[in-house]
Amino acid sequence: MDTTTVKPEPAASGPSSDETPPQTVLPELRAAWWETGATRRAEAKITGILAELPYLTGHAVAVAWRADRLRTLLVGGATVAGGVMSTFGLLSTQQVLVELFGSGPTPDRVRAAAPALLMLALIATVRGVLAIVVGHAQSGLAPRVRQSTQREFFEATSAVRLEAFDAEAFSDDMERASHGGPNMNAMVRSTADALAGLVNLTAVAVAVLVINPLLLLALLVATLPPAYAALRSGNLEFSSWLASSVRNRRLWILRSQLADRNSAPELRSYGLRRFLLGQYDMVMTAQTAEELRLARRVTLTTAFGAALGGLALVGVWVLLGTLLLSGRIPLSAAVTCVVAVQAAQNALSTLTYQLEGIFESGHFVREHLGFLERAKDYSPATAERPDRLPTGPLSRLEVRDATLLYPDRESAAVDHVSLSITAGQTVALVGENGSGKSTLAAMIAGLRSPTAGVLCWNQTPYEQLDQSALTARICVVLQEHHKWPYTAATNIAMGDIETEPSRPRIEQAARRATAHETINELPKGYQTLLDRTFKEGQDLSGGQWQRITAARGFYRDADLLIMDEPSSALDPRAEDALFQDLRARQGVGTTILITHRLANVRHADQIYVMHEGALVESGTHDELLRVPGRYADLFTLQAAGYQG
Ligand SMILES: Nc1ncnc2c1ncn2[C@@H]1O[C@H](COP(=O)(O)OP(=O)(O)OP(=O)(O)O)[C@@H](O)[C@H]1O
Repeated sequence: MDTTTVKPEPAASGPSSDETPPQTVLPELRAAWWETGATRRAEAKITGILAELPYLTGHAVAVAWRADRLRTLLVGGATVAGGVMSTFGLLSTQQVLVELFGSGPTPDRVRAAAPALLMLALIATVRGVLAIVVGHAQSGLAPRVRQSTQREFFEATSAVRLEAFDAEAFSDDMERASHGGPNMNAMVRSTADALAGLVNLTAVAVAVLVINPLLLLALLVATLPPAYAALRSGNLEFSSWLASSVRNRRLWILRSQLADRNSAPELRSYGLRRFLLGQYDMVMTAQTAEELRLARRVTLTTAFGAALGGLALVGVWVLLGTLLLSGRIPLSAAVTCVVAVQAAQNALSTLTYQLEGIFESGHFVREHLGFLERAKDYSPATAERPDRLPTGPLSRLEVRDATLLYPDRESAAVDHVSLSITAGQTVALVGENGSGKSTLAAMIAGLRSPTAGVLCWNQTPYEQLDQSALTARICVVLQEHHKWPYTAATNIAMGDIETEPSRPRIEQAARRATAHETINELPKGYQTLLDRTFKEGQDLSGGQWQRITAARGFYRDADLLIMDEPSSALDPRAEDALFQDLRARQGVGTTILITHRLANVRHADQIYVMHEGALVESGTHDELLRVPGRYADLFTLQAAGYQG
C-alpha cells in the first residue's frame, strides 16, 4: 500500500546502528475486518456492482421475509403505494398548472385549479402516512434481522472444533463474518430504500409519459449522466475513505505507544520519546501524502460529475425550449417537466446511494454466508451420531501412539506418545516450555483430536464415545483460563452448568482452592461481579483469579481432573494448600498435573517427562532421581535454587 520513502529525522529516529537498517517503507497493516469490503467497493466497476444486485437484493428480501413477514409486506406495499402517489402528485401538479395558465380572470382560474390543489394536499398527506408506516415497519424489522443473523453466527462459532481457531484464515473469516448482523440489517434497509428510489423514479417516468412522451427524453438527459458520474466518483471516495481510515489505524497504534498508561513506564525509563515521535512523523507524513494524492483525484472526479450534471440540465432546457417554441408541448407540460426532473434527480440520487449501500454491506453478508459454510468443515460432524457409546466411570485411560501436528508447524507438538492412567492415580506431566504438555492434556481432555494415534476411555476410542458425555466426565483447569464476566459464585458454578447451583457446594469448592477468604473480602462477597465493565464490578489479581479457576475445577467433581499450571500465580501458602488438597484426591479421583515446580509432583504415582513432543522418561519421583536424566537434572537445578 504505502511505498513512500520517508526517513525520520536523524535526531528523532532514536537508536540506530549498522545492524538496524532505517525503516524506509511503512510496514503493511494486517487487513482489518472492514477493509476487504471497502477495497472491493473501491475497485468495483459499475457493471460489477449492477451484476451483484439481483443476488443481494433477493437475499435481503428472503432474510426479511423469514424474520417478519408482516413487516416485510408493509415495507414493500407502502413503498410501492408511495410511488403511485408520486405519479398522481405529478399529474395533479400538471392539472393545477393547466388551470392556472388557462384563459379567463385570475379568480376563476384559481377556483378551477382548487380541486387539483386539494388532491395535491391529500396526496401529500397520504405519502406522509405511508412514509411513517415504512419507517415503523423498518424499525421493527431491523432488530429481528440482526438477531437472527447474529444467532446463526454464534451457533457456528460455539460449535466448531477447537482446531478451527488454530487456522489463521478461520480467525480472519470469523472476524469479518462477525459483522454480518449489522450489515445484513443495513442491506435489508438499503434494499427497501433502493426500492423506494426505483419506485419514485418509475412514478415520475410514468407521469411524464402520460403528460407527453417527448418529455421522457428530457428526463433521460437530465438523469443518466449524473447517475453515471455519481457511481464513478463513489469508487474514488471509497479509496479516499480507505486511505484516511488506514491513517486512523496507524494513529491508533501510535497512540497506544505514545499516550497509553501501559506503555508510559517503559517509554520513560528507556527514553523512547524522541524515537516514537520520529515514528509518528514518518508514518503520518507518508500517510498524509497518500491522502492528498487521492483527494486531488476525488476533487477532479466530483468536478467532472458536477459539470456533467450542469450540461445535462442545459440539455433539458434547450430541449424544452425547442419543444415549446415548435408548439409540440404546452407551457404547463414544460413546467411540470422541470418539477419532474427535480423529483427524478432526487429519486436517482437515493437509488445510486442505496445501490452502493447494498453492494458494500452485501460484501459482509457474503462473508457471513461463506463463513457459515466453511465452519461446517470444522463442525464435530459425528458428535450427534446415534450409535455413539455412553461414557462410563473411568477405570483406565490410554494414549496410544498419539501425535498432534499444529497447522503451519513443521514438527509435531506431541510426537508418538503412549501412556496409560489407572483410575485413582495422580499423574504428572513435566518438561521444558513448549515440550507438548498442554497439547497432550488437551487431547486427553477431548478438546483436540490427535493427528495420528488413538486415545481410549476404558478401552473405547474417544471418537466412538458420545462427545458431550465424555467431556462431562473430565474437568480441565487451563493454564490460560478465561475471566468470565459474572459473579464470583457463577464463575465457580459454571464448572457444572448443567446442575442447579448450590451455595454450600460453591463455598466448599472455593475453600478447597483457597478462594473462600478472597471472595468474602470482596464488596458483595460471592455476588460480586468480576468485571470492571459493570457498575460496582471488581477485578482480581492474577493469583486470585487462579484460585477462582481452581475452585471451578473442584466444583465439577469429574472422574478426571486435569490441572495445567494451577499454581503459577499463587503465593506459597495458597500453593501448598492447593497441592495438599490434590494429594487428598489420590486414590479417590484421577488427576493429571502439569507444573514446572517439581517439588509439587513428588507424590505423584507416575511422572511423565516430555521433551520436544516426545515422552522421554517415566517413573515415580524416586525412580527418576535414581537415574541421570532430564527429570533428575531439572529437579536438582530447582532444588539447588532453594538451598541457595
Ligand atoms: N495453537 C497452537 N498453534 C500452533 N502451535 C502451537 C499451538 N499451541 C502450542 N503450539 C506449539 O506446540 C508446542 C507445544 O506447546 P504446548 O503448549 O503443548 O507446550 P507446553 O509443554 O505446555 O509448554 P509450557 O510449559 O510453556 O506451557 C510448542 O512448540 C508451541 O509453540
